[in-house]
Amino acid sequence: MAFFTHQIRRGFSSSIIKNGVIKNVTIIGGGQMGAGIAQVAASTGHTVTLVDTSEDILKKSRKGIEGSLKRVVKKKFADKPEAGEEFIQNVLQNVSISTDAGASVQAADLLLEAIVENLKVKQDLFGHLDELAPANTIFASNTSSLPITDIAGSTSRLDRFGGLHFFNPVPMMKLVEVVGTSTTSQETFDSLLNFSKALGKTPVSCKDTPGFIVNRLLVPYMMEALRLHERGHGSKEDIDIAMKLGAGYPMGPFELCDYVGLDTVKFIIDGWSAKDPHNPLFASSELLNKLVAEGKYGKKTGEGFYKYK
Ligand SMILES: CC(=O)CC(=O)SCCNC(=O)CCNC(=O)[C@H](O)C(C)(C)COP(=O)(O)OP(=O)(O)OC[C@H]1O[C@@H](n2cnc3c(N)ncnc32)[C@H](O)[C@@H]1OP(=O)(O)O
Ligand SMILES: NC(=O)C1=CN([C@@H]2O[C@H](COP(=O)(O)OP(=O)(O)OC[C@H]3O[C@@H](n4cnc5c(N)ncnc54)[C@H](O)[C@@H]3O)[C@@H](O)[C@H]2O)C=CC1
Repeated sequence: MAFFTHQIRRGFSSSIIKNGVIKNVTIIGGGQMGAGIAQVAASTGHTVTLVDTSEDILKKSRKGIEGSLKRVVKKKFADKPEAGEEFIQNVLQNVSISTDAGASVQAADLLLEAIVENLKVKQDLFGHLDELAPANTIFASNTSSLPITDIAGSTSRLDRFGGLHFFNPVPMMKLVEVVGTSTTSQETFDSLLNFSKALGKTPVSCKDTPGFIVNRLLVPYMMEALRLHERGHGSKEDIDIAMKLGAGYPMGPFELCDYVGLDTVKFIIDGWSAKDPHNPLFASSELLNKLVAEGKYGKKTGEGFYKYK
C-alpha cells in the first residue's frame, strides 16, 4: 500500500474553509518541525500536504514521520499491535507530499510555513504564495523569533495571517503559541486557536513580540550557558548535568541547542542582536558561530556540541 501519494487533491478549485474550521493543511518545509506538525495534524484527522524543495528531503520527512508514529503507537496501542499498525496506515494516508507549493496550496484552509529561520526567505515564499492561494486560505508561520508582522507584510492578507509556534519534538510537546498581530482578525485568531486544540495541544495567546513567550526566556538562557562555558566556568557536560539534576530540565542547554539546531539558534540570536545590539542577553557565542560555519548543526546533521550516530 502506498504510504504517501504525490498527487495533489486537484478536485478542489479553492479552499472551502467552513465556519473557520481548518481541515486541509498545507505545510511548507518538511524538516523536523514541518514533519512533526504534519504527523500530529494527520493523526488528528486533518488532510495534510507536506511541501519541500526535493523528493529526497520529503522521503526523509516520511521516514521521520513513520519512525515517530511507531514510537507513539508502541505506547498508545501497547497490547493491540494490529490496531497500532492500522492507526499508522490511516495517519500516513492523510499525508501527501509535493515539491510544488503553488499547486499544493489550492485546497488549503491553512498554509503553515516551517522553513529556514530567515525573514527574506519567508517573505519571498509568502509573497509568492499569496498570489496563488485562494483568498480565504489562512496563512501562518511557525517562526521561532521573527516578527509575524514583518513576514505578513509580504502578503495582501494581513487579516488572515498569524503565528502558530510549535515546539520540538512536536508529537511530545503540548504547547502551541498562537500569535496575533495588530491586523490579524479575531476570526483568524480563533481558527488558529481552535486548530491547535483540535491537534490535542494547549494553546497560549501571544503578542507579536520577539520570541513570543517561550523563546524570549529560553534562548537567552541557552546562550548564557554557552557563554558561561566560553568563560571557562564549566564544561558543557557538567552544565548539562547541572541543569538536568539541579533544575529538573529534561535536557541540558547544550543538548537542547543540538536538538533545536545550531543553525536555528544562530539565526535567532543574530536576528535579535542586529535589532538590539547592546542587549547583553543577545550577545553571540564564538563557539556557536564556529560550529555553524563547520556545518555542525546538531542532531540533524549528526554533530553539534555532541556527536550523534
Ligand atoms: C526553538 C523553538 O522555536 C522552540 C522549541 O522547540 S525549544 C525546544 C523545546 N523542547 C524541549 O525543551 C525538549 C526538551 N526535552 C524533552 O522534553 C525530552 O527530552 C524529550 C521529550 C525530547 C525526550 O524525552 P526523554 O525522556 O529524554 O527521551 P526518551 O525516553 O527517548 O523519550 C521519552 C518518550 O518520548 C517519546 N518521544 C520522544 N521523541 C519523540 C518523537 N519525536 N516522536 C514520538 N515520540 C517521541 C519516546 O518514544 C518516549 O516514549 P515512552 O516514554 O513511551 O518510552
Ligand atoms: N528546531 C526547532 O526546535 C524549532 C524550530 N522552529 C522554527 O521552524 C522553522 C523550521 O525549523 P526546523 O524544522 O527546525 O528546520 P529544518 O532545517 O529541520 O527544516 C527546514 C526545512 O525547510 C525546507 N525549506 C527551506 N526553504 C524552503 C522553501 N522555500 N520551500 C520549501 N521548503 C523549504 C528545507 O529544505 C528543510 O527541509 C524555523 O522557522 C524555526 O525557527 C520553531 C519551533 C522549534
